[in-house]
Amino acid sequence: MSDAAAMPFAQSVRSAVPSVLMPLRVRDLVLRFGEITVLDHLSLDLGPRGCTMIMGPNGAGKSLLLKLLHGLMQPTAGQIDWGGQGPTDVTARQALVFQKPVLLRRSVRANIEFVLKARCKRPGESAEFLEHVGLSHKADQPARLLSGGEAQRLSLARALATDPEVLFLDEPTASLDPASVLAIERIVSDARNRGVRIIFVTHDVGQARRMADDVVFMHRGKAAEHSRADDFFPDPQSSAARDFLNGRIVV
Ligand SMILES: Nc1ncnc2c1ncn2[C@@H]1O[C@H](COP(=O)(O)OP(=O)(O)OP(=O)(O)O)[C@@H](O)[C@H]1O
Repeated sequence: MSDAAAMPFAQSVRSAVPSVLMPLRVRDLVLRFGEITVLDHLSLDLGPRGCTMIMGPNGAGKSLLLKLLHGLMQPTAGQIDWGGQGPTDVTARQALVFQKPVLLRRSVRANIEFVLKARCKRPGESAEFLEHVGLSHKADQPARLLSGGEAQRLSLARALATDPEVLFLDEPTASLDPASVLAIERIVSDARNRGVRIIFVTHDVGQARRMADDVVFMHRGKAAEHSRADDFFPDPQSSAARDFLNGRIVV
């Protein structure tokens, strides 16, 4: 990893003005696949700022919740209200980073330029995004030759190049080494501090403690608990969250 990772942006990609998408209000969200209910009357309110960490055991419905919030899937029932905005506007103002980086088979620089062009921005701005994530020295290399950590930093830079008001992250550091994890966290924290609303799924309790302003703990398709990080970690209210934090298997 280069020390240049997460250099502060000269350009203000987002100012600290709250997004028009916030607050988020979710009511009685249900998602079924045939007879199987995976999200079960989930309700949630998220305020205008900060980093919300979504935690919970395997299969709790975390990834599906992100996809529904981002408009990639439709719920079986229930409401998702992003500040009263229409669905097209909502998805365009958001970006999603997956655990496995999704990159174009082009150069590192071209991956950023493609996004900038789609957003009618100057391709020359790609240099700033690459510097921000510590990849200036790899700009002309094919993206497919990047290491896992580098590819995820490029994936994050692509997401930031869309100038999102809300950034979803679905276990973006699950397969990265500790230095790469911290590099990603610094980039995400910087975005948060510039006013991007972060919604971040992780299994990593240490990461959640470092990053969270608030925590949503999901269990069996519901938001079992939603609290400020300062309250959640020392004193989780649900037995499932207590077991999870203590490393016990939660079913
Ligand atoms: N297309 C589908 N048909 C049936 N069940 C599905 C489908 N997609 C997902 N599921 C189920 O929905 C449940 C929730 O999936 P989801 O990927 O949201 O879990 P998760 O909380 O992100 O889990 P993990 O921590 O393991 O990534 C899982 O039990 C999964 O098997």
